[in-house]
Amino acid sequence: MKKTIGFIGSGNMGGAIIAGLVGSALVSSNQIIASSVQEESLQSLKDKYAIRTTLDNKAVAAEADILFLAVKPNIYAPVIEEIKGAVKENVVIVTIAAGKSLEEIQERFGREIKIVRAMPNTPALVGEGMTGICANEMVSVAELTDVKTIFDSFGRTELISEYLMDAVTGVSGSSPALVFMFIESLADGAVRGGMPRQQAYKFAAQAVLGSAKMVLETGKHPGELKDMVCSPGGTTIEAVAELEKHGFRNAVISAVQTTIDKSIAMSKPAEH
Ligand SMILES: NC(=O)C1=CN([C@@H]2O[C@H](COP(=O)(O)OP(=O)(O)OC[C@H]3O[C@@H](n4cnc5c(N)ncnc54)[C@H](OP(=O)(O)O)[C@@H]3O)[C@@H](O)[C@H]2O)C=CC1
Ligand SMILES: O=C(O)[C@@H]1CCC=N1
Repeated sequence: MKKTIGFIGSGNMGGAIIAGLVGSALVSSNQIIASSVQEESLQSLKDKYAIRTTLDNKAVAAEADILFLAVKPNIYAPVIEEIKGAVKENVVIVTIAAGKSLEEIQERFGREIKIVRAMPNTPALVGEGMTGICANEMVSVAELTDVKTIFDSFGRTELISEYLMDAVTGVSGSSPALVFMFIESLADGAVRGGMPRQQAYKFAAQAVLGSAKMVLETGKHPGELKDMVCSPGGTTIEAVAELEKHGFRNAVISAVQTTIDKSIAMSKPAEH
Protein backbone atom coordinates (compact mmCIF):
# COMPACT_ATOMS: atom_id res chain seq x y z
CA MET A 1 0.00 0.00 0.00
CA LYS A 2 1.38 3.40 -0.99
CA LYS A 3 -0.55 5.60 1.44
CA THR A 4 0.68 7.51 4.48
CA ILE A 5 -0.97 6.28 7.65
CA GLY A 6 -1.24 8.71 10.55
CA PHE A 7 -2.04 8.14 14.21
CA ILE A 8 -3.24 10.87 16.53
CA GLY A 9 -2.54 9.19 19.86
CA SER A 10 -0.46 6.07 20.04
CA GLY A 11 -1.05 4.47 23.42
CA ASN A 12 -2.27 0.94 24.14
CA MET A 13 -4.53 0.56 21.10
CA GLY A 14 -2.82 2.91 18.64
CA GLY A 15 0.50 1.32 19.62
CA ALA A 16 -0.91 -2.20 19.12
CA ILE A 17 -2.13 -1.28 15.63
CA ILE A 18 1.24 0.24 14.78
CA ALA A 19 2.99 -2.91 16.03
CA GLY A 20 0.63 -5.10 14.01
CA LEU A 21 1.05 -2.99 10.88
CA VAL A 22 4.84 -2.90 11.06
CA GLY A 23 4.87 -6.66 11.72
CA SER A 24 2.68 -7.29 8.67
CA ALA A 25 4.96 -5.55 6.16
CA LEU A 26 1.88 -4.07 4.44
CA VAL A 27 3.54 -0.67 4.65
CA SER A 28 7.08 0.39 5.44
CA SER A 29 7.84 2.06 8.76
CA ASN A 30 8.42 5.45 7.20
CA GLN A 31 4.87 5.46 5.81
CA ILE A 32 3.60 5.62 9.40
CA ILE A 33 3.57 8.86 11.37
CA ALA A 34 2.26 9.12 14.92
CA SER A 35 1.70 11.80 17.53
CA SER A 36 1.25 11.74 21.30
CA VAL A 37 1.71 14.22 24.10
CA GLN A 38 4.71 12.75 25.84
CA GLU A 39 8.08 12.65 24.13
CA GLU A 40 8.99 9.42 26.00
CA SER A 41 6.07 7.45 24.54
CA LEU A 42 6.98 8.60 21.05
CA GLN A 43 10.65 7.77 21.57
CA SER A 44 9.68 4.27 22.63
CA LEU A 45 7.57 3.78 19.44
CA LYS A 46 10.42 5.13 17.35
CA ASP A 47 12.91 2.78 19.00
CA LYS A 48 10.66 -0.26 18.59
CA TYR A 49 9.19 0.29 15.13
CA ALA A 50 11.33 2.95 13.41
CA ILE A 51 8.21 4.97 12.51
CA ARG A 52 8.14 8.76 12.23
CA THR A 53 6.83 10.61 15.29
CA THR A 54 5.93 14.14 16.31
CA LEU A 55 4.34 16.02 19.17
CA ASP A 56 2.38 18.03 16.58
CA ASN A 57 -1.07 16.55 15.83
CA LYS A 58 -1.57 18.94 12.92
CA ALA A 59 1.61 17.71 11.25
CA VAL A 60 0.24 14.15 11.32
CA ALA A 61 -3.15 15.33 10.05
CA ALA A 62 -1.55 17.25 7.19
CA GLU A 63 0.36 14.20 5.90
CA ALA A 64 -2.01 11.31 6.43
CA ASP A 65 -4.08 9.71 3.66
CA ILE A 66 -5.61 7.43 6.28
CA LEU A 67 -5.79 9.04 9.71
CA PHE A 68 -6.43 7.02 12.86
CA LEU A 69 -7.94 8.87 15.81
CA ALA A 70 -6.55 6.78 18.66
CA VAL A 71 -7.06 9.08 21.63
CA LYS A 72 -9.49 8.54 24.50
CA PRO A 73 -13.13 9.31 23.66
CA ASN A 74 -13.25 12.17 26.17
CA ILE A 75 -10.70 14.21 24.21
CA TYR A 76 -12.11 13.59 20.73
CA ALA A 77 -13.81 17.00 20.69
CA PRO A 78 -10.71 19.14 21.35
CA VAL A 79 -8.47 16.95 19.19
CA ILE A 80 -10.84 17.13 16.18
CA GLU A 81 -11.18 20.88 16.74
CA GLU A 82 -7.37 21.13 16.65
CA ILE A 83 -6.82 19.08 13.46
CA LYS A 84 -9.93 19.68 11.37
CA GLY A 85 -8.39 22.54 9.42
CA ALA A 86 -5.20 20.58 8.74
CA VAL A 87 -6.47 17.29 7.29
CA LYS A 88 -6.19 16.51 3.57
CA GLU A 89 -9.31 17.08 1.49
CA ASN A 90 -9.67 13.36 0.69
CA VAL A 91 -8.43 11.94 3.96
CA VAL A 92 -10.10 8.81 5.33
CA ILE A 93 -10.59 9.21 9.08
CA VAL A 94 -10.54 5.98 11.07
CA THR A 95 -12.12 6.33 14.49
CA ILE A 96 -11.50 3.53 16.99
CA ALA A 97 -13.16 5.08 20.02
CA ALA A 98 -15.83 3.33 22.03
CA GLY A 99 -19.20 5.06 21.70
CA LYS A 100 -18.28 7.57 18.98
CA SER A 101 -20.72 7.40 16.07
CA LEU A 102 -19.99 8.21 12.44
CA GLU A 103 -22.54 11.01 12.71
CA GLU A 104 -20.91 12.58 15.77
CA ILE A 105 -17.44 12.53 14.20
CA GLN A 106 -18.75 14.09 11.00
CA GLU A 107 -20.52 16.81 12.99
CA ARG A 108 -17.31 17.63 14.82
CA PHE A 109 -15.42 17.99 11.53
CA GLY A 110 -18.18 20.31 10.36
CA ARG A 111 -18.22 19.03 6.78
CA GLU A 112 -18.82 15.90 4.76
CA ILE A 113 -15.77 13.77 5.36
CA LYS A 114 -14.87 10.12 4.80
CA ILE A 115 -15.06 8.19 8.06
CA VAL A 116 -14.53 4.55 8.93
CA ARG A 117 -15.59 3.51 12.41
CA ALA A 118 -13.65 0.56 13.80
CA MET A 119 -13.56 -1.39 17.03
CA PRO A 120 -10.25 -3.27 17.17
CA ASN A 121 -8.63 -5.04 20.13
CA THR A 122 -5.15 -5.20 21.64
CA PRO A 123 -4.32 -8.71 20.32
CA ALA A 124 -3.54 -6.72 17.14
CA LEU A 125 -0.15 -6.40 18.84
CA VAL A 126 0.59 -10.06 18.09
CA GLY A 127 -1.18 -10.30 14.75
CA GLU A 128 -4.35 -11.83 16.22
CA GLY A 129 -6.68 -8.83 16.35
CA MET A 130 -10.43 -8.91 15.82
CA THR A 131 -11.98 -5.78 14.35
CA GLY A 132 -15.48 -4.75 13.36
CA ILE A 133 -15.69 -1.90 10.84
CA CYS A 134 -18.35 0.22 9.18
CA ALA A 135 -18.18 3.42 7.17
CA ASN A 136 -20.22 6.42 6.16
CA GLU A 137 -21.49 6.86 2.61
CA MET A 138 -18.59 9.15 1.66
CA VAL A 139 -16.13 6.25 1.80
CA SER A 140 -15.70 4.42 -1.52
CA VAL A 141 -15.50 0.66 -1.80
CA ALA A 142 -11.79 0.96 -2.67
CA GLU A 143 -11.11 3.15 0.40
CA LEU A 144 -12.99 0.79 2.69
CA THR A 145 -11.03 -2.10 1.21
CA ASP A 146 -7.78 -0.25 1.98
CA VAL A 147 -8.79 0.24 5.61
CA LYS A 148 -9.98 -3.36 5.89
CA THR A 149 -6.65 -4.50 4.43
CA ILE A 150 -4.89 -2.60 7.21
CA PHE A 151 -6.92 -4.35 9.92
CA ASP A 152 -6.67 -7.70 8.09
CA SER A 153 -2.89 -7.38 8.19
CA PHE A 154 -2.91 -8.01 11.94
CA GLY A 155 -5.93 -10.24 12.46
CA ARG A 156 -9.49 -10.80 11.34
CA THR A 157 -11.90 -8.08 10.25
CA GLU A 158 -15.62 -8.08 9.59
CA LEU A 159 -17.77 -5.41 7.99
CA ILE A 160 -20.74 -4.81 10.26
CA SER A 161 -23.69 -2.45 10.55
CA GLU A 162 -23.02 0.48 12.86
CA TYR A 163 -25.79 -0.57 15.27
CA LEU A 164 -23.71 -3.67 16.16
CA MET A 165 -20.68 -1.62 17.18
CA ASP A 166 -21.67 -1.60 20.88
CA ALA A 167 -21.90 -5.41 20.86
CA VAL A 168 -18.52 -5.65 19.11
CA THR A 169 -17.07 -3.43 21.82
CA GLY A 170 -18.19 -6.02 24.37
CA VAL A 171 -17.46 -9.27 22.60
CA SER A 172 -14.03 -8.46 21.20
CA GLY A 173 -12.95 -4.87 22.05
CA SER A 174 -13.18 -5.21 25.80
CA SER A 175 -13.21 -8.99 26.16
CA PRO A 176 -9.43 -9.51 26.09
CA ALA A 177 -9.42 -8.02 29.61
CA LEU A 178 -11.90 -10.70 30.70
CA VAL A 179 -9.89 -13.43 28.99
CA PHE A 180 -6.73 -12.23 30.74
CA MET A 181 -8.60 -12.42 34.04
CA PHE A 182 -9.67 -15.95 33.16
CA ILE A 183 -6.09 -16.96 32.30
CA GLU A 184 -4.85 -15.40 35.53
CA SER A 185 -7.50 -17.32 37.50
CA LEU A 186 -6.67 -20.61 35.78
CA ALA A 187 -3.02 -20.04 36.61
CA ASP A 188 -3.86 -19.17 40.23
CA GLY A 189 -5.67 -22.49 40.44
CA ALA A 190 -2.60 -24.31 39.14
CA VAL A 191 -0.33 -22.41 41.54
CA ARG A 192 -2.65 -23.53 44.32
CA GLY A 193 -2.04 -27.07 43.12
CA GLY A 194 1.74 -26.51 43.39
CA MET A 195 2.74 -25.39 39.90
CA PRO A 196 5.36 -22.60 39.56
CA ARG A 197 3.62 -19.36 38.50
CA GLN A 198 5.37 -18.72 35.17
CA GLN A 199 4.79 -22.29 34.11
CA ALA A 200 1.12 -21.95 35.14
CA TYR A 201 0.66 -18.89 32.86
CA LYS A 202 2.10 -20.84 29.94
CA PHE A 203 -0.19 -23.83 30.49
CA ALA A 204 -3.27 -21.64 31.01
CA ALA A 205 -2.62 -19.35 28.03
CA GLN A 206 -1.87 -22.23 25.64
CA ALA A 207 -5.06 -24.00 26.77
CA VAL A 208 -7.09 -20.85 25.98
CA LEU A 209 -5.30 -20.35 22.64
CA GLY A 210 -5.88 -23.96 21.61
CA SER A 211 -9.53 -23.88 22.70
CA ALA A 212 -10.14 -20.68 20.72
CA LYS A 213 -8.54 -22.26 17.65
CA MET A 214 -10.79 -25.31 17.99
CA VAL A 215 -13.86 -23.05 17.92
CA LEU A 216 -12.58 -21.22 14.84
CA GLU A 217 -11.21 -24.21 12.95
CA THR A 218 -13.62 -27.08 13.66
CA GLY A 219 -16.80 -25.07 13.25
CA LYS A 220 -18.26 -27.14 16.09
CA HIS A 221 -20.61 -25.62 18.64
CA PRO A 222 -18.65 -24.56 21.78
CA GLY A 223 -21.01 -26.74 23.85
CA GLU A 224 -20.06 -29.82 21.81
CA LEU A 225 -16.36 -29.03 22.27
CA LYS A 226 -16.97 -28.71 26.02
CA ASP A 227 -18.74 -32.08 26.07
CA MET A 228 -15.72 -33.67 24.35
CA VAL A 229 -13.60 -32.70 27.40
CA CYS A 230 -16.04 -33.90 30.04
CA SER A 231 -15.41 -37.60 30.61
CA PRO A 232 -18.35 -39.18 32.42
CA GLY A 233 -17.57 -39.28 36.13
CA GLY A 234 -14.27 -37.51 35.39
CA THR A 235 -12.48 -34.38 36.55
CA THR A 236 -13.81 -31.77 34.13
CA ILE A 237 -17.51 -32.15 34.85
CA GLU A 238 -16.69 -31.33 38.48
CA ALA A 239 -15.24 -27.99 37.35
CA VAL A 240 -18.19 -27.32 35.03
CA ALA A 241 -20.61 -27.94 37.90
CA GLU A 242 -18.58 -25.63 40.16
CA LEU A 243 -18.64 -22.79 37.62
CA GLU A 244 -22.38 -23.27 37.04
CA LYS A 245 -22.92 -23.12 40.81
CA HIS A 246 -21.26 -19.69 40.81
CA GLY A 247 -23.25 -18.42 37.82
CA PHE A 248 -20.22 -18.26 35.51
CA ARG A 249 -22.11 -17.93 32.24
CA ASN A 250 -24.56 -15.44 33.63
CA ALA A 251 -21.66 -13.41 35.04
CA VAL A 252 -19.97 -13.30 31.64
CA ILE A 253 -23.19 -12.45 29.77
CA SER A 254 -23.88 -9.65 32.27
CA ALA A 255 -20.31 -8.39 32.00
CA VAL A 256 -20.61 -8.12 28.22
CA GLN A 257 -23.97 -6.38 28.66
CA THR A 258 -22.34 -3.77 30.93
CA THR A 259 -19.82 -2.93 28.19
CA ILE A 260 -22.67 -2.58 25.69
CA ASP A 261 -24.60 -0.33 28.09
CA LYS A 262 -21.52 1.77 28.75
CA SER A 263 -20.73 2.10 25.05
CA ILE A 264 -24.31 3.28 24.41
CA ALA A 265 -24.08 5.74 27.33
CA MET A 266 -20.76 7.08 25.98
CA SER A 267 -22.38 7.74 22.61
CA LYS A 268 -24.73 10.27 24.16
CA PRO A 269 -22.69 13.43 24.68
CA ALA A 270 -23.29 15.00 28.10
CA GLU A 271 -25.40 18.16 27.97
CA HIS A 272 -23.45 21.35 28.71
N1 LIG B 1 -7.24 -0.21 24.81
C1 LIG B 1 -8.05 -1.00 24.09
O1 LIG B 1 -8.06 -2.23 24.26
C2 LIG B 1 -8.95 -0.42 23.06
C3 LIG B 1 -9.11 0.95 22.93
N2 LIG B 1 -9.94 1.45 21.96
C4 LIG B 1 -10.07 2.89 21.81
O2 LIG B 1 -8.78 3.41 21.53
C5 LIG B 1 -8.69 4.74 21.99
C6 LIG B 1 -7.41 4.91 22.77
O3 LIG B 1 -7.45 4.06 23.89
P1 LIG B 1 -6.11 3.51 24.55
O4 LIG B 1 -5.08 3.29 23.50
O5 LIG B 1 -6.51 2.40 25.42
O6 LIG B 1 -5.68 4.78 25.41
P2 LIG B 1 -4.21 5.21 25.91
O7 LIG B 1 -4.41 6.12 27.07
O8 LIG B 1 -3.34 4.00 26.09
O9 LIG B 1 -3.64 6.04 24.67
C7 LIG B 1 -4.09 7.33 24.37
C8 LIG B 1 -3.01 8.01 23.58
O10 LIG B 1 -3.45 9.32 23.32
C9 LIG B 1 -2.36 10.20 23.54
N3 LIG B 1 -2.89 11.53 23.78
C10 LIG B 1 -3.46 12.05 24.90
N4 LIG B 1 -3.84 13.31 24.70
C11 LIG B 1 -3.50 13.61 23.40
C12 LIG B 1 -3.64 14.75 22.58
N5 LIG B 1 -4.20 15.87 23.01
N6 LIG B 1 -3.15 14.67 21.32
C13 LIG B 1 -2.57 13.56 20.83
N7 LIG B 1 -2.43 12.45 21.56
C14 LIG B 1 -2.90 12.47 22.82
C15 LIG B 1 -1.60 9.59 24.67
O11 LIG B 1 -0.30 10.14 24.67
P3 LIG B 1 0.85 9.80 25.76
O12 LIG B 1 1.09 8.32 25.68
O13 LIG B 1 1.99 10.56 25.27
O14 LIG B 1 0.29 10.22 27.09
C16 LIG B 1 -1.66 8.14 24.25
O15 LIG B 1 -0.68 7.86 23.28
C17 LIG B 1 -9.94 5.03 22.82
O16 LIG B 1 -10.78 5.85 22.09
C18 LIG B 1 -10.54 3.65 23.04
O17 LIG B 1 -11.95 3.68 23.10
C19 LIG B 1 -10.62 0.65 21.10
C20 LIG B 1 -10.49 -0.70 21.18
C21 LIG B 1 -9.69 -1.35 22.19
O1 LIG C 1 -12.25 0.22 27.77
C1 LIG C 1 -12.50 0.87 26.75
O2 LIG C 1 -13.30 1.83 26.78
C2 LIG C 1 -11.83 0.50 25.45
C3 LIG C 1 -12.82 0.20 24.36
C4 LIG C 1 -12.75 -1.28 24.16
C5 LIG C 1 -11.59 -1.68 24.92
N1 LIG C 1 -11.06 -0.69 25.58
